Amino acid sequence: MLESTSGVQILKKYTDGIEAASPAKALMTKQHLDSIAKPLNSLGLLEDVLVGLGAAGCLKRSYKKCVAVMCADNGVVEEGVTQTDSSITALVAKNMLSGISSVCTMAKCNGVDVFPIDVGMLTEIAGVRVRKTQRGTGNIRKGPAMTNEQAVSAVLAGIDTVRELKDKGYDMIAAAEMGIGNTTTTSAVLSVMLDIKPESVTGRGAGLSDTGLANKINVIKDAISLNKPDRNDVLDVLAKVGGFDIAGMAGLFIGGAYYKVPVIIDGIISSAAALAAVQLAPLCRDYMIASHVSAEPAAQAVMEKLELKPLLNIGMALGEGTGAVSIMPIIDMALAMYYDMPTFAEFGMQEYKKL
Ligand SMILES: O=C(O)c1ccc[n+]([C@@H]2O[C@H](COP(=O)([O-])O)[C@@H](O)[C@H]2O)c1
Ligand SMILES: Cc1cc2nc[nH]c2cc1C
Repeated sequence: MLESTSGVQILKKYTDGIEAASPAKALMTKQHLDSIAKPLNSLGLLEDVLVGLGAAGCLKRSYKKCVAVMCADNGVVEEGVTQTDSSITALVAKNMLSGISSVCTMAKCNGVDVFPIDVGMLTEIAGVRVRKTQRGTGNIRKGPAMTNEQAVSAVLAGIDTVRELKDKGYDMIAAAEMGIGNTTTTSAVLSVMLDIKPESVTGRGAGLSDTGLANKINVIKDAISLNKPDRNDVLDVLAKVGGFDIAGMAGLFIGGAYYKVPVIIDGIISSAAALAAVQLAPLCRDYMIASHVSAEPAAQAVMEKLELKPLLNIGMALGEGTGAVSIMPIIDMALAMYYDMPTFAEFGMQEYKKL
């Protein structure tokens, strides 16, 4: 008798199917960088990005780029942890369709497309792709955000989003989110995964007063002591104190690695999702590009744990993919140098002596 395939089994197919980056291809990319007529190592972290793309087998002259925005609502909003309410999630998702949200105005400057995806919004917006099992999560101060099956389902939704976008010709994706309340769930997830106390990983999100911040920290402490997430089981952490937005983005990173599409990490919520993805599938780190250090307090610690060096540190903390979009033109310029510049050999000159 055929047994139905569980979500976990399907997820395993993807996590097991990721190809490791190639050290030989990394070396070839670095050798080309060293052969072009510029000072050695002079592109700094951009050389790491190019070498990483080369190692992953994803390096090309230009990319068709987009932002996948995982939109979801978070039940913890009822604890007064944000300045606004869940209606803003729907409003911004709607503004993404008409091209007037923050990330859309930035993306337009660079010819980048933006796709909002409803992985758990309270309200459906006509025109926004729906991929959810539930409207909004539970309030993590009162119980789990979702079931384990729902967490897996949101991760799978993210993976399949990459397949859809790849079918449309996109070959570089920013992993982004929109979800009022998600800096609370993110801080809870990071407190558990990094084993750092809530007060050290919690910030003001979309703008909280000192009193608001103190309440947010208490809510996170309560949520962790009530739900008791197991830090060695990332799906347990996501289900108990996470959100559909974080789980959906974790799927984007795994899908990117599986389908060989580089995925750019955005702000703190996206970074937490990247960390969750790496715990589920360590090799997916090879397909990630870190854009910036969010102004939220845990940002640097997550990057250190991921062993990634973000290109920008300019105090951004907006989300929606704005930080990820900010590095796209910088990557384009580095690619132009890599592919268009003459080599020393083309001038009839010797390469570096490696003194
Ligand atoms: O990406 C970040 O680093 C970031 C930092 C602070 C806030 N945000 C955005 O603000 C929203 C969450 O803020 P909050 O205060 O409602 O938890 C959510 O929609 C995020 O996109 C994003
Ligand atoms: C207005 C607004 C826009 C956002 N974009 C991402 N998070 C956001 C939070 C708020 C409050």
